[in-house]
Amino acid sequence: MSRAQTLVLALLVLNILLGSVCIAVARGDRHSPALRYWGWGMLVYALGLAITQMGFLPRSFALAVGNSLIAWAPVLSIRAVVTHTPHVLPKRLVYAVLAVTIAVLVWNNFFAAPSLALVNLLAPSFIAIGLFVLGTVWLLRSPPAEAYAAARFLALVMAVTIVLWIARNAFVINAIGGTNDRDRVDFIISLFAIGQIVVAVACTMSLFWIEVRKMEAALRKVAFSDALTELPNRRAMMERFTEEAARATRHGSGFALLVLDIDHFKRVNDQHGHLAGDAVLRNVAQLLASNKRAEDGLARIGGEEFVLLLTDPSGDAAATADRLRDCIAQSELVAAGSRLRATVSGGIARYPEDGTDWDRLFGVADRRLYESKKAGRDRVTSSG
Ligand SMILES: Nc1nc2c(ncn2[C@@H]2O[C@H](COP(=O)(O)OP(=O)(O)OP(=O)(O)O)[C@@H](O)[C@H]2O)c(=O)[nH]1
Repeated sequence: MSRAQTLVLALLVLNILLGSVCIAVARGDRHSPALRYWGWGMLVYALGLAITQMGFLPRSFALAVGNSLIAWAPVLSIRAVVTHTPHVLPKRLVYAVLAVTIAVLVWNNFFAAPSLALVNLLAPSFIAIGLFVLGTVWLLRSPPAEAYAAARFLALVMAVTIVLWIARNAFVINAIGGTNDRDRVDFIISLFAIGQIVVAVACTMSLFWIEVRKMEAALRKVAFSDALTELPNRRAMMERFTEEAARATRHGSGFALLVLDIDHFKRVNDQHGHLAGDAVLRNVAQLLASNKRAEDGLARIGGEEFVLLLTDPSGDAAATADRLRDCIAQSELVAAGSRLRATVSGGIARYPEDGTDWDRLFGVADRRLYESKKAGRDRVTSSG
């Protein structure tokens, strides 16, 4: 077995292994189209390589079919990359270029006399280079926000792949010219195979890296947000509280914690059903989210209880709380076909005057909230 054949065999086995792993992972719960397309791209590439090396097949057939598959592989690979961007592959154009490439390969191997090694080596690389340039540019221009670093790394590896192919083509044209010199072809194929092994591993790893980052972001969303209202949950609010407390201590400033609770919410559920109750919760969440300041924190921390972290140290937290309370009281809430009105009661605690840790501060705000409830509801208590 020649040096080139050994390295091509290694590349082939590696592509089968990595491709199979990608497809197996994509078939799991993750349902990743990127890994699926990438995996198939690697398998198609491996099959193409294998066919070009099969001595028992008629040479013209092996080279035409094998190289056509090699030309098709980057179409699948770039479909994989593009799923991580908002772009869509111009399929008609891509398949037209692929058809031209296949036609050139068929002509070269079946009808041109003699068939040229140069055409077999060069033809599939044009579509690969074009698509990889497109994929790299799109990935750099609109990387997925959750996997910015991984996407940039993938783009870098793809850029290296493009340089590798261009260098290979220049080398092929220079070294082989129009001849069929097997030794030179072997040497160039060996070098290219080593480069391909490196970039195949690096690209696959970066695609897995992107998947891991996206999965982390999805898990974080589940862990830190409330499924019903899509607001941050208690865990997210406590994290925000810790950050805000550190900032306030550093700057010698303060902030306020406002706890709001919907009044007689049990009645809404009892009289209109739990779906109506859920709709009221979503309505209240939406009203609070759209009427609070952008920099203030908001979370649903339990059943019908919301917490706002009011960050403006010079602002009047009681006035802000009253404005939010009034906004809810004045709004008609659409809930499961019924038009309802809801009121909220609230309690305010101030950092650092009422406490410097979550339990203490929340405890004070909660106590004041129950004072509001006792005093007749639809009000906010800020001291006492
Ligand atoms: N629909 C719906 N109801 C919920 C949800 N979480 C909690 N609840 C209900 O919220 C109600 C809270 O009732 P209570 O704690 O008695 O309070 P309330 O009726 O609002 O009375 P006050 O707080 O004293 O004004 C209960 O009936 C819970 O079942 C939810 O996610 N969806």
